[in-house]
Amino acid sequence: MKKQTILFLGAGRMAEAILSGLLARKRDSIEEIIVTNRSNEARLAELRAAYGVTATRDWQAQVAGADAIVLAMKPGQVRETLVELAPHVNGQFVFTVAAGIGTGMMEELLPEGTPVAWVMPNTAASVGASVSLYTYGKSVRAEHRAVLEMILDGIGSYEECTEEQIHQLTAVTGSAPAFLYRFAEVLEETALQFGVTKEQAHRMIVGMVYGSALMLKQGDSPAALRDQVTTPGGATAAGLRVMEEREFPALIGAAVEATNRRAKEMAKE
Ligand SMILES: NC(=O)C1=CN([C@@H]2O[C@H](COP(=O)(O)OP(=O)(O)OC[C@H]3O[C@@H](n4cnc5c(N)ncnc54)[C@H](OP(=O)(O)O)[C@@H]3O)[C@@H](O)[C@H]2O)C=CC1
Ligand SMILES: O=C(O)[C@@H]1CCC=N1
Repeated sequence: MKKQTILFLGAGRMAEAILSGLLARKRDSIEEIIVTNRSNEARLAELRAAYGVTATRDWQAQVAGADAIVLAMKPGQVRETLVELAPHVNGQFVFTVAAGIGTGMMEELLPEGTPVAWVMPNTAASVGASVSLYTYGKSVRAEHRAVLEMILDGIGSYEECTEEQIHQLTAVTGSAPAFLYRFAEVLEETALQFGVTKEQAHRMIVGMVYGSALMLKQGDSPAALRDQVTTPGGATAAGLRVMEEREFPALIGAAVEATNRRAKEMAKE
């Protein structure tokens, strides 16, 4: 595969997570990374200084030389961007990470035969640990698959899904890190009530989450691992009972549903 020139339209948190992960792990496969946004000059300067990427406002001039174009703006801005992008596209591989978008809108608005994909990554891309879900449009060939797999490999692990699955799993892999961070935040606040310092509370919770993730990664099911912690008739069982009484599964289900509903809504704004 030739070294790739990748143009990011959108220079926010997700664009940074992806490009920083890529530069750390796939530098040999990258010719150039170009970033742009609509208004925030300071942000472009920050990315240029931090990663040595090309940052420009004149993105239209960069399309011809790009191999891949990543749409990394909010979902509601994707349609307008595709309309602006369409006259400049001539066979480049275009993909978006925007929630709720899918490949249909991209194929409708870009020239016939443009290879497109939809990716749902998460911010752990910046440490090479995103779980990225992806699906392809109709005109994607082996060479485009190889490029996307190189990029996704650079930012973590990846799973090919159907478009509908990505809509339904956006909460589970894209947004759930925020759910987990909220859980960690509440536990840290709880620890603080008992007189430890902020740093101690942080270390304890990070250690607990990290150790639990390592145990999960070894392959036992969450249920089996939970069972190991839960001494029959013991302390953990009392805590878990409260979680069940307060309908923890229903709570998570409702959060997932609200997230996915909002993702679909945003795409139409
Ligand atoms: N954050 C996350 O964990 C995840 C986010 N995503 C998706 O990634 C996308 C970006 O999210 P996130 O990075 O969090 O959002 P941010 O608000 O951090 O970034 C959005 C970026 O897009 C720029 N932008 C807006 N409109 C345009 C345009 N027309 N052309 C070029 N750039 C534009 C903004 O800059 P300016 O205002 O200066 O134009 C900004 O740099 C969203 O669609 C989201 O659904 C997907 C998975 C996870
Ligand atoms: O909050 C959002 O809209 C995006 C989608 C997935 C994660 N963040």
